[in-house]
Amino acid sequence: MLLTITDVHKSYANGRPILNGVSLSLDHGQTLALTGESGSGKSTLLNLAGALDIFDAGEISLGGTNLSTLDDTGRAALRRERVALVFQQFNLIPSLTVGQNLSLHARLASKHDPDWCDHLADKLGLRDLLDRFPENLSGGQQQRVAIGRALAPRPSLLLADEPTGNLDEVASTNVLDLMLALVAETSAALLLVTHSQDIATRLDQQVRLSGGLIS
Ligand SMILES: Nc1ncnc2c1ncn2[C@@H]1O[C@H](COP(=O)(O)OP(=O)(O)OP(=O)(O)O)[C@@H](O)[C@H]1O
Repeated sequence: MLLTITDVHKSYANGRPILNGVSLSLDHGQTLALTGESGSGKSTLLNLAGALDIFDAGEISLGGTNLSTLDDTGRAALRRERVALVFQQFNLIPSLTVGQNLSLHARLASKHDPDWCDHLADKLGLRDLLDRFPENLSGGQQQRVAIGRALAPRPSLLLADEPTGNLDEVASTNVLDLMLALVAETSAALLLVTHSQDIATRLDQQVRLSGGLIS
């Protein structure tokens, strides 16, 4: 199993419990949709799975590493090695071209592979956009760059938080199709937060967060 979350609890300072004993697991090549009402803790769980935050109790194992054993530096290294993120806001670097954005995370992780980046650019339909800047792209184009940037270092876990939340229906379908195809090609695991039941049903498994628990 790539990711195992077991009986995880999480509260923020002085707050009510957000996660109250959450368990789930995800293997290489599997895709899982996480749904739930606003404020139910979806992004919180995504952040814990990606070693972006710490939890109060329970256990999370990613690629055989028990996250509780890591300090800040260890978590940062694990994220660099294994995890990639795609957000609703595309979060491209405005001063870098599409090509530079595409290879940025792979370069930062010392994993830049020009052939793989070329392949991603082709698959994502970015070949003719490589010299443009993000402000000159549509939302769908920007999200395709963000997906390429995320997958360029060949992460084992892709975390996507409402990746199509800012896109119209056509762009949304296109971005989801491309993301699922590339995830399948790379055997990455995908944990995707969505409010859309239509999107959720495209993934292998669907779970819902409610009252701090998975159902
Ligand atoms: N850093 C934080 N400090 C304190 N409270 C937080 C923090 N982050 C999130 N929360 C609270 O935790 C709860 C769960 O937030 P979270 O963002 O995980 O929910 P969500 O299901 O992703 O919501 P949405 O669908 O609206 O994005 C909310 O009540 C939120 O206000």
